[in-house]
Amino acid sequence: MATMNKKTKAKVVKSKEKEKKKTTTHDDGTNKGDNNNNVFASCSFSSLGLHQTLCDQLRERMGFEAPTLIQAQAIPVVLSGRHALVNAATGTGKTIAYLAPIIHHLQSYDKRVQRSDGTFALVLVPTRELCLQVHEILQKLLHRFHWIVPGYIMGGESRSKEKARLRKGISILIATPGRLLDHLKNTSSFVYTNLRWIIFDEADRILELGFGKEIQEILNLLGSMKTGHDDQESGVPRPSKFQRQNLLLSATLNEKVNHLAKISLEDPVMIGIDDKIMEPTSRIRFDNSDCDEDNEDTHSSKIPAIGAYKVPEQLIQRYMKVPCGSRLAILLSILKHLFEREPSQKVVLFFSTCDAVDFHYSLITEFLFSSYPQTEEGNRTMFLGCKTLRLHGNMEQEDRTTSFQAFKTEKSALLLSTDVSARGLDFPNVRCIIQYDSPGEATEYVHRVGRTARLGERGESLLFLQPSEIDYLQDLEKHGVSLVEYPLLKVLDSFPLSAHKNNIKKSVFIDMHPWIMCLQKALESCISSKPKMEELAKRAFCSWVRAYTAHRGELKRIFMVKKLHLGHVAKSFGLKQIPSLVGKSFQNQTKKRKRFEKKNGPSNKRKVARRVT
Ligand SMILES: Nc1ncnc2c1ncn2[C@@H]1O[C@H](COP(=O)(O)OP(=O)(O)OP(=O)(O)O)[C@@H](O)[C@H]1O
Repeated sequence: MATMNKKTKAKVVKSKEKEKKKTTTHDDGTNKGDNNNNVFASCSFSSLGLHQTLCDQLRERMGFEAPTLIQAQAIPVVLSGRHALVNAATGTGKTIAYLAPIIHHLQSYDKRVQRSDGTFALVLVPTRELCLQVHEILQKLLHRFHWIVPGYIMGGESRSKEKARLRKGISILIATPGRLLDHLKNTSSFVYTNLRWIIFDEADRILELGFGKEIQEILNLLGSMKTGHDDQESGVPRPSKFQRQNLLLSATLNEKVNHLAKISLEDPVMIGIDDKIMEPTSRIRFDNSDCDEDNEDTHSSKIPAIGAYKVPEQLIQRYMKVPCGSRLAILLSILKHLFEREPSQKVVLFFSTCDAVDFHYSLITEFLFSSYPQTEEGNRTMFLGCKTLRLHGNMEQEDRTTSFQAFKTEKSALLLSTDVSARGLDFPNVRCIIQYDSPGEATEYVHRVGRTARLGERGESLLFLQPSEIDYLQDLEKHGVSLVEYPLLKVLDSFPLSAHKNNIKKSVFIDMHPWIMCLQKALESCISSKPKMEELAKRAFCSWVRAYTAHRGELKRIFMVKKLHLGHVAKSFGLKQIPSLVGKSFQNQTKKRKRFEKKNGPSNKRKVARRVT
């Protein structure tokens, strides 16, 4: 560089700028980044061994010209019949990586598969929305193979209708674990004697949600069944070496999956797993209980240990240090800034509890504002003009599905959600992820931010941290995730404060910033004037504090409830006073926990809190 003349230097700068532009601006209005080389393989689907009709379907109906890198690695392995553990960043196309080879095999049977043959492939997923999503992709893939029947069963749906569908026969079944177990035990017409594939999509999450016991039972029920099926008679060929083929997939495979891998995978192929992070199977069990030292497992297979998680390279990850009492005003300011900067975009906002989603949803959709304090109610305008949706586990199933589908198709919207949206959901063109309540485990951070920057698209994420929580950044760093600070003051300074034009003093303290003070006042008066909203705020406050106390392990040191100033927490819900923590919502939560424990045995707080997300 030292010997570079001025002209050459200018050229380098120009080409660097061009490079930068390539990943940010797009003529067609989409937000695809041009880092295709990091995402797509330089081969075709047919070169991987997939049937031509399926390749045509992938290209013509789904618009997939070439396989992604993980598909190019995984498809030949799945086609070969080997068990596999697949680890790849979020949004890299893992769903097709397992569905396409299954369809390839099923369509090739000499005697066409029939509904009366029952289920050949079972895909287990942690959430209902993911169940619907995988089913939708499957339907598209099967468009030219009408004799292979897709179907799903999941909590919240009518059991009797599901029974009828199972009786008719479903060739590829997508299921949530609880409902699957229910049908395995109680639906005698459910035929699974031909079952050849079991896939655990988001395997680690299925276990984290406390489904370990169910999974064990499911595997027992499926594994101990007698096929009693004569292959020649049925015309259904069986893989010669591997009767069953099981696959585990996630962007964050970690020790929690060890036990599942050990009992369900036979000599698995590791895909996307770095040798450096391999270690012999450890002794962690499904239920997270301590293992008996005497029964130490000596199984020799190797599976991934804790290591760096893969986050999309083009994702811009930021954090913001926010004083507790100003959290709400800052959140709304950031949202306003984002939607004013780019009115047509999609943003997902994560909270730790269902109550927090409900309160913020009600506030965002009703809050009127003017920066002139004396303005009459009628002359105020909506603070945020964007379309707002919500999604969490306490909503009626119908409303959940409506929100989920609406956010998929909307061009511009804000989705308020719990971690129910964190895993696997593929909302097109999400530009920004905001984690208002921190996610806890680093795995959840990775999956939440993974709802943007999918398949090479650009995307950004923003994590809210209170000053006392800043060590969380080190925890993320341990997993190879690093964040840069968001220029908060600069954004706050950009808001016009007409009423205070002449006497604005710039403040370096965020909570003393005139814009924040003015907004906080307006928020508090809006909330106190609407009894329903105030009730939601109180409820959200209580469940937020409870969720905060439920952090586990190392994170307890960072998220310490003792360090919280409850008055400031109340302020962050727009409340002028601290509500009683022993209210109605606490009683409801206790009842819910008791019901859960009665059904599933004693469980720790975090598990229960997280299961209803
Ligand atoms: N070969 C391909 N070409 C173009 N698009 C693809 C291809 N394969 C998958 N996609 C699209 O990429 C997106 C991400 O795929 P998918 O949801 O399967 O990712 P994932 O790796 O399972 O993500 P997550 O870890 O978040 O669950 C989807 O919109 C899917 O339709």
